[in-house]
Amino acid sequence: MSTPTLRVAIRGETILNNPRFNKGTAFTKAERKAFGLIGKLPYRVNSLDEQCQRAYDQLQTQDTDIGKNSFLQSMKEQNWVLYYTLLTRHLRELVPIIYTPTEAEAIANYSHLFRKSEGLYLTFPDHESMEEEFLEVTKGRDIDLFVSSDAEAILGIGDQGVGISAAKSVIYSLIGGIDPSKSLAVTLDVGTNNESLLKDPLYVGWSHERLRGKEYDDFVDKFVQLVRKHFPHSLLHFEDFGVTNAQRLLERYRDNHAVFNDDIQGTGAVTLSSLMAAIGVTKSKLCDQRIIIYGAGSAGLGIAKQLRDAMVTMDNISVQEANSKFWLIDKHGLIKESLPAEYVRDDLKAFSRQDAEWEEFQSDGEITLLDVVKKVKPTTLIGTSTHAGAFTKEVVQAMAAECDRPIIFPLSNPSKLVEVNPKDANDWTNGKALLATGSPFPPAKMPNGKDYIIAECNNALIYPGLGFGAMISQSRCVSDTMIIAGARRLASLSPALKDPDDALLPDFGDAPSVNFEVAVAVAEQAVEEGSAGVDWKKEEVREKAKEKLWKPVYEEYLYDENGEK
Ligand SMILES: NC(=O)c1ccc[n+]([C@@H]2O[C@H](COP(=O)([O-])OP(=O)(O)OC[C@H]3O[C@@H](n4cnc5c(N)ncnc54)[C@H](O)[C@@H]3O)[C@@H](O)[C@H]2O)c1
Ligand SMILES: O=C(O)C[C@H](O)C(=O)O
Ligand SMILES: [Mn+2]
Repeated sequence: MSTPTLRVAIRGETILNNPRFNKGTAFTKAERKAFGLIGKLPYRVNSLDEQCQRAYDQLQTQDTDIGKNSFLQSMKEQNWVLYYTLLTRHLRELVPIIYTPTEAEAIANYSHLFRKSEGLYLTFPDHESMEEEFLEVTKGRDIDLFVSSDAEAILGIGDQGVGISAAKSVIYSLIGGIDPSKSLAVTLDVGTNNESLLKDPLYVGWSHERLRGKEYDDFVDKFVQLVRKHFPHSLLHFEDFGVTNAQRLLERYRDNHAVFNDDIQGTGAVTLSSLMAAIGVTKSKLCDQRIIIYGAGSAGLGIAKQLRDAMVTMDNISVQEANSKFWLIDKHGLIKESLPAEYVRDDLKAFSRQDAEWEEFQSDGEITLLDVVKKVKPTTLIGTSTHAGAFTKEVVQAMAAECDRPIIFPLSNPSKLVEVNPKDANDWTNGKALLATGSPFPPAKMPNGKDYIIAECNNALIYPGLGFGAMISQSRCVSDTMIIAGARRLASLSPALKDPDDALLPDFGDAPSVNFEVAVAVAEQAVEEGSAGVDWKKEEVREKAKEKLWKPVYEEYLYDENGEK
């Protein structure tokens, strides 16, 4: 295949300092001449393979994961093709370094590890000039994807002021095939309530208590309206917003723009896929499940709604009946009618249990996870609480006593916050539990000595595909039916369908091809239901999607002052 060519308008130091165009020692002799680089590079021209080898060797000299994370961050600032090629070639090894769980440590230390800014920072004290800042950074760019966060609920580590959107953007390109020059990470800095950040003289964000109420809403709205005005066909991704804002913002904008909340919808979708795979093993229906969700925040409620909606569409039961299959537990115990109003957000009410069912507990205060497990005899237990170790041996064994193959998904991230280590859940149930976790864990040993691979039920196994599918079909919205189509496609790729002792989800090493399948399903659904902005037939979607995939390759550059910059 011949090398694709690109006309580029920047030269000399400027091209060497631009990670989108920089090739370092891989600039050819002809390019060095045309772009004024002969004296700016050592003599030898390297291939991408040689550069990858050198970079990988350098990476191995770092002893800690956080050291490797910082090294890779610097590489991203230097050369995107090399960075994404290295990550692609060592995907299973390096995703946990640039993403969950190591990213949690990098974000918690953001101000101390900080070297170079990336993306767009919109900060409240500068809100009056927001449009200027926005246009300055997006000028001349064709942006398909905005990945935004106000960093109030980063993974399970809480309020971090500034953070996650860059890591989530990288995953879109690495796994979803989205051209990194067409996406933008946006930090919405509305202050922080994290005391240690507020006291830290090196904190790089706005050292101020977090905005709430109208000021917050107006600030976010100003940003969303800029996206809508200047990039009406883009996808707007929300990540790690606090529980009081996440659902509200999604509802507010989803009818008018393609917006997507990863913690609510991405997590709901990947959990639906995992559960579909698990019930394939237990040979039961979704609506036969009794599901406890421990931690009723953005992810917990997103999962409840996604599973509920899937029961309604796939098993043909009423919404009310589907709601009755869930027991949600939050900080103050089981969500039930008589719980004080301040503990039950409006959006949880549909899942609130009737007091009459729990009369025997009325006088004893809050109803604990163990109480609910003993009484309800759940088939499925999902953790999105950030409460490490909450699924104790007693809880897991009480569940296993009443259920042949307990489905247990401790999804809290990063690894140290997992509700139960999957190895323990496996041991305590004699290998009967069907397991999936949010962060990567090593395989557990089955009683027969075989490895049981722990599926990684992380939204990164689906959100890049959901996003890519919505983007290439230029969807006006990300509908529930598009998300269900993606989740069903992912479930259909479960290794457990062929071998019930195998993992519930495909291996993360296959995440790019898996997400491609998800994208095709999502775009096909968009075409079918008429929300696509492209004029494609359903049969054409796969080919078109393939053409749009971005891959890290060096193009041959021709100097042209009217070219790209
Ligand atoms: N695996 C994934 O793909 C995935 C996706 C999203 C979130 N998560 C993880 O789920 C966790 C929650 O994320 P979120 O975005 O929903 O946060 P959130 O703050 O919206 O929700 C957390 C909820 O847990 C509740 N909670 C806290 N302590 C509890 C306790 N001891 N018992 C019961 N409930 C308790 C909180 O009151 C809150 O409602 C995080 O650890 C996050 O990393 C995982
Ligand atoms: O970031 C992740 O690893 C998944 C998820 O979005 C989370 O908030 O935990
Ligand atoms: Mn998240």
